[in-house]
Amino acid sequence: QRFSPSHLKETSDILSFVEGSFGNLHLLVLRGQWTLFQLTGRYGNIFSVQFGNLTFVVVSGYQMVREALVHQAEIFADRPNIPLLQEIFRGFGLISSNGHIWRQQRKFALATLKSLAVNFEDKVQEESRYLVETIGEEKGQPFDPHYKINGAVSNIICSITFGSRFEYHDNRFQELLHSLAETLNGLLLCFISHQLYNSFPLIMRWLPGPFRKIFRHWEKLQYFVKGVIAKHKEDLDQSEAGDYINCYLKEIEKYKGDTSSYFHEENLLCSTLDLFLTGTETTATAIRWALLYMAAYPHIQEKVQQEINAVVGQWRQPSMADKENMPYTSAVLSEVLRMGNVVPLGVPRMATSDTTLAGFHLPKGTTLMTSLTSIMFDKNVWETPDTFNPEHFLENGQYRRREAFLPFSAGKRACPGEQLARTELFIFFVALLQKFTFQAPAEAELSFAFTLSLTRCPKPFQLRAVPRT
Ligand code: HEM
Repeated sequence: QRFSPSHLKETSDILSFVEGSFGNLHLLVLRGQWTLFQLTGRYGNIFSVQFGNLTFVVVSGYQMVREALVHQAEIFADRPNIPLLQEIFRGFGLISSNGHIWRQQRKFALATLKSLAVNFEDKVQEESRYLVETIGEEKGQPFDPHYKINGAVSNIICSITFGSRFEYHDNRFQELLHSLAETLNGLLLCFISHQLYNSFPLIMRWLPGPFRKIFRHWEKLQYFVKGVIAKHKEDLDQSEAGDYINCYLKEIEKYKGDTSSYFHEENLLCSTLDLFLTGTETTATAIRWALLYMAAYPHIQEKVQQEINAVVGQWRQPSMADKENMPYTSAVLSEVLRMGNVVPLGVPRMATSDTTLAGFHLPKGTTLMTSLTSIMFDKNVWETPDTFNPEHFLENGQYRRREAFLPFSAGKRACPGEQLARTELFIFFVALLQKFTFQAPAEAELSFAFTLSLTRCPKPFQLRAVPRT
């Protein structure tokens, strides 16, 4: 059976999906994602959206997403082939490469992150001391935690990839963070806009093309990382592993002269930038959601602090070993990932061959979006899907694993940074709540309003970090 999306074309839903889109491409992406989620309720767990020549299939619900990503793991292992992204990444790196290049880079990334993982905890603990110190400087007055949190999280990727960190107020660092955020935001736009180019070349030529910005930011990021790589090459000490770039340079040496190897500097540059791109905004956004929820639900924050008092105390540095004795805090963090829904549509995949999903024929090359949103808010799974409720992850006072909880996606391209992200979330969160109580500024009402791109971020907000002693 060939799946036809024609029924959608006639609905007012699709009109609202495209409404306003010609004038502002952002609207299509930002509003579109939410509309897709709403469409699931009406059209079921698999439907396609067609807009001019742009067609993509959206799968929803735990079973259907699992069927695609786990049971048909090989078939949906690729990313869509997007000319605009090709111009940027040139098919290299981790996140948008395919085939042999991707397999080799991913295997190396997983093995290297694992070998460096022994130091993750130390690095996060060290960074959490800087974070606590800089937040303490706010002296309980209202401030926007965005730039300090993003700085701390990005410093972890800096330490892992090139072995050093930045001061939060360093202008070069802030520029780097800005370029990272802009590039990540532009990615989803790229996934969609290249097809719009094919469909509406005349209209597209008239548009200012916000995605063009990402070329500029990408240039800046490349320039920065190239400088770091050059410095590493000068100092490369063959006997010491050290950081990701050093490990990679040694791999290049190892495969020198092997024409089938893709370990070269282009791939090193792109893989490093991919770790920055994927590792900063996602984790930092989750931590910002966590602080916002704590300020909004003081009784939950108080219970977390009671657990911290009982297990870690007020002075000892928290460690990952504490986690198993802290089921309530672990449940709160899982609930933050569920409600925060940081990567709502996953990252697009592409069918590497013809296949069938729920009886529908999907030809080779079909772009697939996996609605992680539909899983996080599935009313058949979660007792109170729309309410922040840590009890979702608790049973008789113990942490309860939930099968239908996939914030890091699943299958061949599932997030390789999960362990690092979980370490950061736990240690930063516990270190902050050990020292501060987060509150809304006087007279201000906290809002869960968000902006959507590849990630789902809370709109800028202010909090007070009131010292606990
Ligand atoms: C709360 C934090 C994070 C969340 C929610 C998250 C979520 C995700 C999701 C949903 C995907 C898409 C997987 C797919 O295609 O099915 C992904 C991919 C990826 N993530 Fe994460 N991530 C987080 C943190 C990190 C960190 C810290 C790193 C870096 C160490 C990282 C590195 C990557 C990479 C490289 C990919 C692309 C993998 C590939 O294409 O093979 N992520 N992540």
